[in-house]
Amino acid sequence: MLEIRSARKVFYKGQADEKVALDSLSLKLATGEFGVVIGSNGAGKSSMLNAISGALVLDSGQVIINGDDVTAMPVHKRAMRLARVFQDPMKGTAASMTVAENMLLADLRSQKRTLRQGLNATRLATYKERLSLLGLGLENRLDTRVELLSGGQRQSLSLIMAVGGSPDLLLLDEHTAALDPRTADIVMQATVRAVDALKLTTLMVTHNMQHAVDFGHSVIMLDAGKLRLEISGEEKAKVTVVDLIGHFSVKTDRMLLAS
Ligand SMILES: Nc1ncnc2c1ncn2[C@@H]1O[C@H](COP(=O)(O)OP(=O)(O)OP(=O)(O)O)[C@@H](O)[C@H]1O
Repeated sequence: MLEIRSARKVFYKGQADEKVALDSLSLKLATGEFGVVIGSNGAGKSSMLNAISGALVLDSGQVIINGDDVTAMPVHKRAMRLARVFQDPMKGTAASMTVAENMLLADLRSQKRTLRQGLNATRLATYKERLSLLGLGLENRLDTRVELLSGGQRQSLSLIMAVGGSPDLLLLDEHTAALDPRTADIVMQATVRAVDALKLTTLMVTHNMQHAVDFGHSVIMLDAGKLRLEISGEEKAKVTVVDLIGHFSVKTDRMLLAS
């Protein structure tokens, strides 16, 4: 469960270029819910994710994860409870290491250093099982160096590595934005398979309105640091790309082409 209560963040307060990034933003995400966050440039989406991860210190307001107020918790402590996948498929994995070695690295990150062990048979079997959740055949490529994988396979590997420690919350920060449309769709399918299988509470930021329509349980739209719209249930099942675009106060060229 995630709850954001009246989060406020102002950059350059009192100066001519003052920017209100989060303006009394409140939202709730139930355990197991997959929320898709949309909004125009500067709406506050990244600021919200940064406030959740602790990278951004709020001026006021609270972040509650599974009932615990983590607002004052330092980033490294919060990191044990959160998984985050970023836009750049090259950044979440180590290129010159194999798929299995990358999985081991992620494993060790979420455990005590004293538990350090090599790639034993038990671990390899677990990695195969986890990788098979993605539906991309990566479980048969454990010995392949990651630099030989496609961008989509690599981003999907980042995702499965990020969620290995059973996080309370998965944050997807435009994780398909740097991929071509077909690859982005493949990564989204892999994402949904992993999120469903592991029952992860997930918040995904995207500029792709088709993905906002096709995936997730709810659509959360931010505008000027505020919650502008929340759609879930039957309403979410019926919503179209044109409906969503209609709620944007500023429309980009890409949106106008899609509508
Ligand atoms: N580190 C910062 N310093 C100054 N202003 C910032 C900083 N981070 C964000 N802002 C400002 O806060 C507002 C919200 O920005 P934010 O990056 O959260 O929006 P966003 O919805 O993620 O936009 P985009 O879709 O372009 O990534 C913007 O006006 C932005 O210029």
